Amino acid sequence: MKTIGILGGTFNPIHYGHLRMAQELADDLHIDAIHFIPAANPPHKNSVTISAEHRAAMVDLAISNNPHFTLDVRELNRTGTSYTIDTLLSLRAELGSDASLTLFMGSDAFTQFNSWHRWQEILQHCHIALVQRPHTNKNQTSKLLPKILEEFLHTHYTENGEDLHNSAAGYITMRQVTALDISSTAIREAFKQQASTRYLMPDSVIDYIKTHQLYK
Ligand SMILES: Nc1ncnc2c1ncn2[C@@H]1O[C@H](COP(=O)(O)OP(=O)(O)OP(=O)(O)O)[C@@H](O)[C@H]1O
Ligand SMILES: O=C(O)c1ccc[n+]([C@@H]2O[C@H](COP(=O)([O-])O)[C@@H](O)[C@H]2O)c1
Repeated sequence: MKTIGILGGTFNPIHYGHLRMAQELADDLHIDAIHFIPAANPPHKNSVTISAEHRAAMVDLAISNNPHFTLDVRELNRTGTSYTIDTLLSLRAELGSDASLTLFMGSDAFTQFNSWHRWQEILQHCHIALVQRPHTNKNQTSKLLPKILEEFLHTHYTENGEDLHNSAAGYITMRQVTALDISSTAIREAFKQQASTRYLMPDSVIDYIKTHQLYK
């Protein structure tokens, strides 16, 4: 079965937390192709001042040396809010119903999952692989979840990565990846303070930000 990983994000900007998480999940779950999908109009972030084109260009630079990583601009080609359900439906229309799709997500994003547009339909089209962001563990994540999500997680949970390989959609798993305490917020702040961001993100992305005078 064809296996595809999806990492959606605002990528404002992309950093090694994103890249390392995608690499480790791909290795762990034996996924060959990872689509990095920048959100043109992220549903839960309404003050993104950097254009989607700049954010996508930075993703492109960051992943250019990895043949398993692809920049997928389908959300830039749509108008309106970039809902994940629409992205999944569009991927399914291309890939058919028997490819295995896995949405990669930080545990922080999952705590609000029940507020996502048509969230209860999402697992019909993909699996979800959750990773802990630093300073949280599985028990803490579960405690942070509203009851409805706790039940949802429990109903669909599997520890076995093979389950995701052998079916097209429907499972949630939680995986360990190297905890890198890097966030786009901290990086934007560092640029504002003219502090170094070296080794938090690829040099090519730092150069792009400087050339285009982003995050001043
Ligand atoms: N350091 C990290 N380790 C693991 N997952 C991460 C990390 N940073 C971001 N993610 C996950 O990547 C996805 C996209 O994240 P996003 O582009 O919003 O980055 P961010 O660093 O969380 O941004 P911001 O600080 O602006 O909120 C989300 O699912 C998020 O949880
Ligand atoms: O579809 C939704 O309602 C929805 C709500 C919040 C976040 N998302 C998606 O989750 C991904 C990570 O979002 P963010 O805001 O943490 O960068 C990104 O692809 C968003 O489009 C999607």
